[in-house]
Amino acid sequence: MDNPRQLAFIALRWVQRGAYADVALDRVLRQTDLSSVDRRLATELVYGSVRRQRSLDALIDQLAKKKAQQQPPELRIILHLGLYQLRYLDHIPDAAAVNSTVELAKKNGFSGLANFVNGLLRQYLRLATREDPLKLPDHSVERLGILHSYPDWIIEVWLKQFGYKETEQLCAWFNKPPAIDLRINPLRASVEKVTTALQEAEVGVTRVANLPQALRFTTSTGAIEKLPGFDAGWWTVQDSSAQLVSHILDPQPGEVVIDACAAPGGKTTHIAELMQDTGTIWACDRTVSRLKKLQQNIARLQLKSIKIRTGDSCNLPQFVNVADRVLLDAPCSGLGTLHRHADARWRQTPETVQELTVLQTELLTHVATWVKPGGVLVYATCTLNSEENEAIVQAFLTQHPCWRIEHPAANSIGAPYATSSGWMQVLPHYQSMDGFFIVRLQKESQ
Ligand SMILES: C[S@@+](CC[C@H](N)C(=O)[O-])C[C@H]1O[C@@H](n2cnc3c(N)ncnc32)[C@H](O)[C@@H]1O
Repeated sequence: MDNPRQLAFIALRWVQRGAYADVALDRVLRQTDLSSVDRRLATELVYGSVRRQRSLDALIDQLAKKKAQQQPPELRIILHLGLYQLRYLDHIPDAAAVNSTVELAKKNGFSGLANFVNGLLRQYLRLATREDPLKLPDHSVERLGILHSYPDWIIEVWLKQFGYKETEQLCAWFNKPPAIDLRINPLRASVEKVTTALQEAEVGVTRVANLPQALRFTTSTGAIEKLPGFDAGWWTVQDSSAQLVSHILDPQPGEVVIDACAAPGGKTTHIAELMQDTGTIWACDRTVSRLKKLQQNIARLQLKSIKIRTGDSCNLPQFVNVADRVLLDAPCSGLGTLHRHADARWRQTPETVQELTVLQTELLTHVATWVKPGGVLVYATCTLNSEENEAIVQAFLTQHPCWRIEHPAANSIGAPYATSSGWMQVLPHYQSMDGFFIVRLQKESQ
């Protein structure tokens, strides 16, 4: 394990065998003492090659006699790594990208194909002096899918909802590195105190418009857990749009609130902070490993009002008519957070979405029974897919006439994201936050 490209190659081999990209990368980085610059390069190469897989394969299809799918799988990874550097990394000189890729081929059993690798990469460079070597079809779905590296079905979902121009903007936005936001815990610190402590550690932050507890990093951070205030529970890493959700729920001190899909607790702990750690918050989830993370977060933030319930939120009848407010932050396809998970676009399929819509409907139908008359339910997802958002809510309202959508009030925190139907949608290419769908529903008082 001697250089970042070799490490990236090993991690990508794990990914090819089914590992999650972040898990594979973590596994190889843990066994090395690379400099931070080389770690960053290995990370960029792994996430970039995974994310840009479709564009890179299209280039191989066009430049080689054999299609990408027919290349030996490990050679395909090596070609991805070389082409990725040439096409997407400005800070690597072309000669270094070509030579290091040829070396990688020799080192990993492809000495006999070193000339092929060299020739393909040099052909790419030759063509690039005249035009983009990536040739695109006319059909808009495939065109966007190949150019920006997404599966056709995601492009189709977005074209239907947003049209061509905005779909292209979304595609480009999710190929950029994600911002990292903090949520300040007002029970332990203030925004000013955290800002000062971070600045003293030479880490830059800026306020996020309209979100009272949010800060966004403006410089690199190093290991987040080592930053001032982490151990003391002054703040939590949470994207701004996820912070929006608990504000829209608007929990009040002393209430009973149930978070139906709570783990790892980003929103549960926010709810507890907004309630000044009074009342009761039931944090339900069926995934034990994720609930362990919730427990760690509760301990670090020193919160006392959260009670954990492990189980299936489609079937917890003990909560019927118990809650002033319920949050359903539903499991979803995550099409609003594709920039955070390099492989997510390849893991979700129309079939997984179909399964999710069944689960989302079951969850919404059951957790709605937990709300007292006159109470509030917030349904949220971090996806940009109307089948998992608007369609779920519309079907629920049709079948449950005692529920209605509460439109966000003018000047309220949700107002900038409101649509004419009353639900809120955070669009990353406009608002520079993760994509989210949020709707606040109210149950009739009896
Ligand atoms: C979007 S994540 C929740 C994120 C969390 N609200 C936060 O802010 O940190 C969805 C969660 O739903 C949980 N889940 C999925 N199906 C469930 C079910 N039937 N009952 C309870 N939890 C479920 C998953 O384990 C996952 O933790």
